[in-house]
Parts: sequence; structure tokens; C-alpha cells
Amino acid sequence: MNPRDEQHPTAATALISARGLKKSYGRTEALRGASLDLRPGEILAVTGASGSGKSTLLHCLAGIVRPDAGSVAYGGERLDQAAETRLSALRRGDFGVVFQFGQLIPELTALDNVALPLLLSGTGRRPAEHQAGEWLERFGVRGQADLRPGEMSGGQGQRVALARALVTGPRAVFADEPTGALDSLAGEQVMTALVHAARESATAILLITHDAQIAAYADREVWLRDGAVHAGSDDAAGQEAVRHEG
Ligand SMILES: Nc1ncnc2c1ncn2[C@@H]1O[C@H](COP(=O)(O)OP(=O)(O)OP(=O)(O)O)[C@@H](O)[C@H]1O
Repeated sequence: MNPRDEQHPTAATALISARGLKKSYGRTEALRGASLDLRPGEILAVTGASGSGKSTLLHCLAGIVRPDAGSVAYGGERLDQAAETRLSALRRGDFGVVFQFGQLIPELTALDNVALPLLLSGTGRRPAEHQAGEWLERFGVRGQADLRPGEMSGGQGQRVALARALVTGPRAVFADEPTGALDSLAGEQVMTALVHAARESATAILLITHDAQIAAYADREVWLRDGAVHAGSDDAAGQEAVRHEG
């Protein structure tokens, strides 16, 4: 089945709304007025050439990096102005993050890696391990629960990383090339598991990818060029974002 066929309703109101984001690193202008809406429950692919600002945009939306200018609103709350303590609370509860190389804690088993965000938010060990086991099951890696990251394949590790990102029931997951280190079969399997889990829990996914086959899993696709967001051809909200920049 074409992954785009699995449609779902999108709400008119954005979950996260970024307007006119600018961010420079020294003389490098990574973002030059990027605007984007992530709608509740949608899977949005962000593509673009290397160095076009994709990771920087993701970091600004997730409250990891503060933009130099512009705004990021999450349900009306301005993340670009929020205190660090508030941003880390959001990253622990409302947002999940997955990177290209999972970034699991090497000393912990798969189960403990997934249980950790729950333990950090005050869930008791037993319920945390129970929920972690359920999420490993959902991603098809329950059999690897007692393995450490070094003992798993890349695809298994990424499934564990996704389980860890989703275990707290986040409203949004930010995935930066989550299949970038996998072969195409493992990548497709990871994406199928991610899309399924996101649909079930109505979690919005911001997915950065270079790969058109991976982007095809998204409901909507935008591309970045020179630090600004450009809409896909069928994307009215994105067109708005482009106008907004002008
Ligand atoms: N922490 C940093 N320090 C200095 N320069 C940075 C930093 N992060 C990003 N940059 C620069 O900002 C620009 C945009 O980088 P970014 O990682 O956002 O792009 P990208 O589209 O995600 O690239 P890639 O696809 O290669 O990962 C690049 O020129 C990059 O070198």
C-alpha cells in the first residue's frame, strides 16, 4: 500500500507554529526566516540539501536551540521565550526526539533505555518497565529487551530509540534522519512501525529525511532551501508559510 493512502484528519490549528525563524552560527546563516506549522497528529517530512538548515529548524521547534529571531509557539506558548526549566520539562513529557544514530545509553538494556524517560518523570520502576515492555512489543523488539545497544542491529536500535521517544505519550516526535543509517529494508520497517505507532497515539511527527521513499510516508512534505521553508505542491498551509516570509 502506498503509505500516503493511510490518511487521517488534520486539524486547522497548529500544534507547533514557527514564524520567521532566524539562526546563525558565526557567519553561517542556518535559518533565514523559516516558517512552518506542525499540525496535531500529522506526519510532516522536511527535506532539503545538506546544510539547508533542516536540523537547526528541528532543534528550534523542539526547544533545543533558541532562534536569534522569529517565534515558535506550542499551543500558544512561546518556546523561543520560555525558561530552560520549562523547555526541559517539555522535552521530557510533551516532545520526543530521535536522531540518526538512536543515541541510546550504551550501558543500559533496551528495556531500561525505554523506561528511563518515565523514571525521570517520576513513574515508579515497575509501571515504567511494564510500559517500556509494551512499547518494545509495539516496535517488534520485545525479544531484544535485555540487550544493550551494542548487541543490537542498527534497525533494532532505532526501533528501541523510537519506543523511548514515544513512551511518555508525547504530542510531537522530532525525528532527524531516523533511518539515515539503515539499509532500505530496515528503513522501511522502522518507518512502518513509526507511522503505525504515531497514528495509534495521534502523535505528530516532524521527520527530517534526504530519502524520497521515506518522505513518502508523510502526510505532507516541505523542503528547505537556504534556510527558508518551501511548500510541497499540494500544500496550502506551506504556501502561507512562504508568503509569511516574504
Ligand atoms: N552547532 C553548529 N555550529 C556551527 N555551525 C553549525 C552548527 N549547526 C549547524 N551549523 C551550520 O548551519 C548550517 C545548517 O546546518 P543544519 O545541520 O541545520 O543543516 P541540515 O540541512 O540539517 O544538514 P544535513 O542534511 O547535512 O544534516 C550548516 O552550514 C552547518 O554547518
